[in-house]
Amino acid sequence: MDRRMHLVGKVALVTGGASGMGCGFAEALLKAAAKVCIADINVETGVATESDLRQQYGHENVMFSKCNITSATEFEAVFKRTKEAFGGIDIVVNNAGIGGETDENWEQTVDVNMKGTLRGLRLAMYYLSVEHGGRGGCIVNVASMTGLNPNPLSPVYGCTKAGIIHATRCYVVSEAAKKSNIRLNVLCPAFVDTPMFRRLAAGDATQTIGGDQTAVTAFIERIGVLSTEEVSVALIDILTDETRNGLILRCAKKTGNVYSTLTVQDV
Ligand SMILES: NC(=O)c1ccc[n+]([C@@H]2O[C@H](COP(=O)([O-])OP(=O)(O)OC[C@H]3O[C@@H](n4cnc5c(N)ncnc54)[C@H](O)[C@@H]3O)[C@@H](O)[C@H]2O)c1
Ligand SMILES: CC/C=C\C[C@H](O)/C=C/C=C\C=C\C=C\[C@@H](O)[C@@H](O)C/C=C\CCC(=O)O
Repeated sequence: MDRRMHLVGKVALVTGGASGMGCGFAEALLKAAAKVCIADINVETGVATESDLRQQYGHENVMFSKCNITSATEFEAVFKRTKEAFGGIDIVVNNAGIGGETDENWEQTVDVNMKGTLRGLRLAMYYLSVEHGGRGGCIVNVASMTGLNPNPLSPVYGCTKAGIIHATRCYVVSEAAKKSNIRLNVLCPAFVDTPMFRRLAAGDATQTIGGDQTAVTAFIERIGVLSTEEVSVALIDILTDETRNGLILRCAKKTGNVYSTLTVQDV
């Protein structure tokens, strides 16, 4: 039996889609002939990305919607707008996230990465569920390798990413997911060459505890840096292979892509 989910005509909502990995995901989905709503807090970059992608993949296949994922009103409005514009939603990529470990910004890291992603997960479960007019589909939450491995330089960030992994784990075994045939998986990349990564590599001390740039540089050299295209290939594999459900996909330059299960044992 063919277990490939054809992306042609499928509708995807990608948060943080204006730049970095989210923009790469949007482009990979459009190349596979899906329709994409990019939702992002950054209007200037969002509008520019929308215009660029429309030129390449057709005006009718791409839309940008301004959205701060920490706002319940704005986030729900994006789901409504995407459904109205494209006739439904099949794929949600909860990708928007930030780094920040200082006294001034650590709580914002929790608000965006943890509360924002949970909000996106709850909305995705609602809009994909058959009982609320959805048609099932696939949710991919973007966590990080630091959500799995201890990382002394960014404990707040790592903790939010561990939270995203666990939230996904809980929804995977939910009746709601089973009833509506909703697949959920988590992507855990190591370093990826994006604006966020470049700020870190250039010495942005607000993203680490103590701002120890020598340690950051050593980590980067040890782990290597993926391109956004490489991570997008991993996303498309999760989306198109319908056997992929309840999985963590770890992606790193030196070790490649490795799948493991989200749930360890039935009790
Ligand atoms: N770059 C890496 O090395 C790396 C590695 C592992 C995981 N990640 C994760 O991947 C995701 C994407 O990161 P990136 O490196 O592409 O970052 P990025 O900063 O390059 O892009 C993130 C996008 O999210 C948007 N955004 C930020 N806060 C938002 C909010 N409150 N609401 C809506 N949009 C918001 C930004 O405007 C930006 O367009 C993040 O969740 C990040 O934690 C990144
Ligand atoms: C590009 C990420 C920007 C900021 C993330 C965070 O605030 C800062 C992290 C600083 C150093 C991380 C070192 C991690 C080393 C290892 O634990 C490794 O397993 C993690 C791999 C990638 C981390 C990148 C990420 O998750 O965003």
